[in-house]
Amino acid sequence: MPGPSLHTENLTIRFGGHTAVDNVTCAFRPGELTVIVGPNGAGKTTWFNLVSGQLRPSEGRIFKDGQDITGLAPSARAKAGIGRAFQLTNLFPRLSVLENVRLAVQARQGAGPSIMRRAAALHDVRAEAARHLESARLAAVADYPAAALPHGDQRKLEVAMLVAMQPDIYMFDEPTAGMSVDEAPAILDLIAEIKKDTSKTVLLVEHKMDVVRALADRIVVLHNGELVADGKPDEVMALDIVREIYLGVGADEEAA
Ligand SMILES: Nc1ncnc2c1ncn2[C@@H]1O[C@H](COP(=O)(O)OP(=O)(O)OP(=O)(O)O)[C@@H](O)[C@H]1O
Repeated sequence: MPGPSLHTENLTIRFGGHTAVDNVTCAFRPGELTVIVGPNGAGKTTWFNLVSGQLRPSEGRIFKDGQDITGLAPSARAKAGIGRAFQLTNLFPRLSVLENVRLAVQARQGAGPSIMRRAAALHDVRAEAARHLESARLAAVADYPAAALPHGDQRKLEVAMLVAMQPDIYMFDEPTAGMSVDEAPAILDLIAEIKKDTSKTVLLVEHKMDVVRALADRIVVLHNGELVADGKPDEVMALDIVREIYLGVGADEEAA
């Protein structure tokens, strides 16, 4: 089994007297899609913010491929291969859909002025961007401004841009939130496609049980900032604590 691509060690953050993430030690491997679940306010998004660098921990450390990245800024973590989808804040609304993905490809390549001057390289970048749009089923709207797309397509575009960055670790926080039932499957298909690449580690915060069941290799449960369960979906879902705190089903209730 490969070593962890990401792990957190005693990760803790306090806001005033409130401990939002409490001593979370957890490791994630390539080829594994982990869904992080827990009730509202459990600390899921805060844990994500600690990993992607939007927040600094009060205590504890974060490692990417064994390297301590706790002190790195979000941009340096992105360069180190941690890719997080940010609910549309990464889109350039006035640029075309293709241009958005092209910029993501160039950002990955660290494109400087020299590459901009080389027509052949530019052609390759465009061809790669077009391939990403094809996979995301956005080829038909390649020339539209990003702002003109319906919400579901904008979310797909964001995932296509993330894929273009080729991170080692993908982080999705409720990727289908605010989407219609018609729009959600396309995003889930894209995530399932990412998951097929066994060199990638995928982390997903999700409330919807159908999404959890469809995608999870493993489930981690946070409650009051603490990691209270971690294991295979069937095992974790069967735990009383998970049924009580997550599904709202008490053991007594079920027996009655
Ligand atoms: N910047 C902040 N300042 C103060 N408290 C915060 C801050 N960020 C988060 N919290 C608190 O930390 C706790 C965890 O919040 P978080 O958003 O991580 O939970 P969550 O599990 O993602 O919940 P949800 O499912 O509702 O998104 C909450 O009590 C929240 O109010």
